[in-house]
This record gives sequence, C-alpha cells and structure tokens, in this order.
Amino acid sequence: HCWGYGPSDGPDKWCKHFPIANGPRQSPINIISGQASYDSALEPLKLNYDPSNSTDILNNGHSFQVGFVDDTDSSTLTGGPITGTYRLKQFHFHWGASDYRGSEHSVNGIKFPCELHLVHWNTKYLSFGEAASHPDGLAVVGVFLKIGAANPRLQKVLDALEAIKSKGKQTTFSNFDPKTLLPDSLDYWTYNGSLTIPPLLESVTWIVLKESVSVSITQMGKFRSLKFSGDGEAHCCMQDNYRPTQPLKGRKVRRSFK
Ligand SMILES: NS(=O)(=O)c1nc2c(F)c(F)c(F)c(F)c2s1
Ligand SMILES: [Zn+2]
Repeated sequence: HCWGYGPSDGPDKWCKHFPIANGPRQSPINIISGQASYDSALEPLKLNYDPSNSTDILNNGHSFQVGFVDDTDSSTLTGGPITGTYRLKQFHFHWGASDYRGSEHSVNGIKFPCELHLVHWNTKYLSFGEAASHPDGLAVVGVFLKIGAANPRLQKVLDALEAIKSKGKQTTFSNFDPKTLLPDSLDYWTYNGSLTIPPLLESVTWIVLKESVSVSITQMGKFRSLKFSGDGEAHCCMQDNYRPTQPLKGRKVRRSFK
C-alpha cells in the first residue's frame, strides 16, 4: 500500500487500507500534563546502548532511520514502565515544514518542531516483526527537539543526510551512540499506544521524555532538505511527516516524576 503525508495519501486516508487507524489505542496523543497521574511504581528508564551496533542510515521515503544490529542484548531498554528486555532496532525523526509543528506528540497542545523516536522490541518475541503484532511487543522512547542553540550531538546524523537525499538511499553509519541524543533528565510520561505510521499496530508502550533537547533553525533546514521522492521523481521535500494527535479513548497517561 502506498501511503504518505500528502492530501491524497495522508493520515486522514490511512483508515481506508488500515482500519485500525480508528482503533482504541492509537498514537500520537496530546499529553495534558495536569491529567497525567504520578505512579511511584514506575521505575527509572535504563538505556544501555553499544555504539558499535549502529549499522546504516536510510531514507525510507517517509523519514530517515538509523539501524542497529539487534541479534544480541547489547543495545537495550529496561526498567521504566516495561517488564523484561527490549532491544533497540532503529531511531528516526518526524518534523514540520515550519518550526511551529512537526512533533507527533504534543504537550498541553504545544507542538515541537521535531520529535525523535527510539524503537525497541520485546525479546520475549523472536523478532521485531513478530513483536510488532503483540500488545506488549514494542517500546518507543520519544524525545522532543526545541528550537535553540545548535545541538552538536545531532551533527553526525545531519552530516550523513547529504548521502541519502532521496527515497531508498542508504549509507553506512557506524559507531554512533544514540544515548548522546537524550536530555539530562529521563523523567517521562507513558501510555499504551500504536505505531504512528501504517500499519499503525497497537503494540507500542510509549515513553515520552518530559525534557527536550535543542535543535537550531539551520539544523532544522537540514532535515527539510531531504526528499520524500526517489531519484528521477518530481522533487517533494520531506517535511510535515507527522501524524496528528489521536483520541485518548479513556486511556490513562502516567508520569514517572512528581
Ligand atoms: N513512528 S513509530 O511509531 O515510532 C514507528 N512506526 C513504525 C512502523 F509503522 C513500522 F512499520 C516500522 F517498521 C517501524 F520500525 C516503525 S517505528
Ligand atoms: Zn516515529
């Protein structure tokens, strides 16, 4: 199924091929901080990443992602709201055409210009694909990027974008520690949700960090210099690749911090 973020194939049309788009635990959501209840049983997040596990960076036609080898427990997420061990599979971003939109989650109605997703899968299942079809199969850590000083931690990723401008382009990307992209505080909100791109599977424990990291206007320009389109196709800037917020449908959002 060909889907995208345009007027004819965008988020409002996804329900045609993926009826779960109107399901009971869809993502992203607007996080209303005053309605998130503190849960003292929530453990601190434990992120242990091995930089040697990073392999490649790929323009997949709807974002770009940095892939990790996930055949051992060398880059894992434990603690937090989850039980067991989840392995890092990839990280990617969503961003806007303007600095006033681009994130998928919002906080009290505020959108950020960009949002980072670190995608992990539950090792009680045999693979990412298998895990993605179970309600406790995936855990995605979301980090907001806020306009400010240039973020030196982003530079290696942004410099690699030159080589993957159009859909399907891929290049090696080694020795990168995604932990360097995280803010100082690992305080988080958490709720049960879904993938935010088709197939929109309702298998994600979302862990959205309260603290944002900085990105400069110039660095945002680098994200927007990517193309949705492949070589030889009409140029279509990769921007506004975010899904609007979805109804909470009675779900509870918990917070790890007082
Ligand atoms: N934006 S997201 O929810 O983190 C997210 N969605 C998807 C998805 F739909 C996929 F098919 C997939 F292979 C992924 F790795 C992700 S990762
Ligand atoms: Zn995402």
